[in-house]
Amino acid sequence: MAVTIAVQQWFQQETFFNNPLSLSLVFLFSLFFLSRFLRVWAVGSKSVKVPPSPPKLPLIGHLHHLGSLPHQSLRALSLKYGPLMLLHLGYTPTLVVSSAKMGREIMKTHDVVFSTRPITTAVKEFLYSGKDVAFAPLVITNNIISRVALGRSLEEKSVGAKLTKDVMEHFGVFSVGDMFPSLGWIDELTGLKRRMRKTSSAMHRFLDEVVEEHLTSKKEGAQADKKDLVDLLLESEKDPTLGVEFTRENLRAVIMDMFVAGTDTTYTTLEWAMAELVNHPVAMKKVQEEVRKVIGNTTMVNESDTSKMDYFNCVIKETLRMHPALVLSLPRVSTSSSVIEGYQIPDKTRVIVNLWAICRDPEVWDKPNEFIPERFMNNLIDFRGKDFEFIPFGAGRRGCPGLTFGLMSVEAILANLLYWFDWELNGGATKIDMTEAFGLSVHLEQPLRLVPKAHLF
Ligand code: HEM
Repeated sequence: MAVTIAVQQWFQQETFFNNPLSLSLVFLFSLFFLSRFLRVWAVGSKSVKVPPSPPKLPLIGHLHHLGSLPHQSLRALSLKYGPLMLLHLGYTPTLVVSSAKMGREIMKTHDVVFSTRPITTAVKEFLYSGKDVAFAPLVITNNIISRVALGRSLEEKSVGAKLTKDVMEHFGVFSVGDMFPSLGWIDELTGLKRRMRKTSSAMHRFLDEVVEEHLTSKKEGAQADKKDLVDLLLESEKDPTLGVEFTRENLRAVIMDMFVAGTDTTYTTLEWAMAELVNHPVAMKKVQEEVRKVIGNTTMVNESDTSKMDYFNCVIKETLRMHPALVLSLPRVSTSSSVIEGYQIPDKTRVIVNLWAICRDPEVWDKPNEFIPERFMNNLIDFRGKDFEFIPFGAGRRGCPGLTFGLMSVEAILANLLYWFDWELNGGATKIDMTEAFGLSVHLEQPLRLVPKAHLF
């Protein structure tokens, strides 16, 4: 009884409840506890759904599911767990997207949330932590790439080609530090970081040489109409209208992007096109007849010629569909939480779009694993990022800025190869083995070896 009276007296005192400061504190505390309660309740009541995941192992999560050809393993998993699947690659939550519909959600509807790239170990070592295009904030992509018109070519040097290959290999490697940020030191122990640093310094030395050559030829008064990408980038270094600071590190990293993102993808696409054609002699005959008819005796293939070659363009489309050079999009990372198809996707989730799986989705493509260029005849579906069932160049803000240049290069080289030569398999083989080898771009496991025979016109 004494206690009740004491409590009543305490409540009646003016000092606490009549004091505005005390009331605000009570209000804030109530708000805090209410929000905590609602969060726990929402999770408990399953109103917040997370995308489905396969069972995971302690520590490594789902890493063991990746296998030697991750695009294929991820597709197999998506058939079971759905087109929006959450994997834990080590400690890194990664959303895997495997259908056109979900691709549209990520690359169009929620593009703003998903247009940042994560800074991985390879990006730190090779691209000065993202001073390039591919891993930089978008403002640089827009300003530089459109400014420098990718239609200019870089000077070809065999040392550059070798380094490009090495760099591509490093970008295709899953490093321990990327999966388990607190265990990054293991990459030092395994020698991965040392190898990356070695290739990275060799690449930077090579790029400095290229820049020096350009600066020298500029001093010596090279013709203004002979400007290439590097000249244009050098001009960007001093351009105040660019809107962002563009340093020598940016310049090296952007040239590296061009080598890495531009050369291997183009070469891989050509290799797959030739391999498919040699394995499909009827298609080869048909496309060569068309190319030779359109080019006639002019001997030089130009852009207006290739636009007249309907079947040739179908062959390129079918190659890009079956063998998108980047089978998995470059990784993205969410910058805020969002809800996709009813699933809660938290901030800082990595996202990989399985371009290969989308381009071979049996729901969309008839006989998806067969090379049938005819499927594109009188078919308006296009790869420029509008039709999400066919996105070999990605789509949205982070779609490939080199699409036009890459495509023009593939068209020009392929048309010449088909026009001038007839192609035979090497050493009595009857078919090319189409087994894939994984890397940042997926190529043939056995390098393509064909014998060219000059065509008799
Ligand atoms: C057949 C040739 C090519 C194919 C199939 C291809 C494909 C792709 C794909 C799939 C992406 C990732 C898109 C995404 O993550 O959503 C990409 C990004 C990129 N590509 Fe290409 N590409 C090709 C040629 C080129 C060329 C020739 C260049 C430059 C000269 C280039 C420069 C880039 C750059 C800089 C990015 C990163 C863009 C960004 O993150 O904002 N690509 N490419």
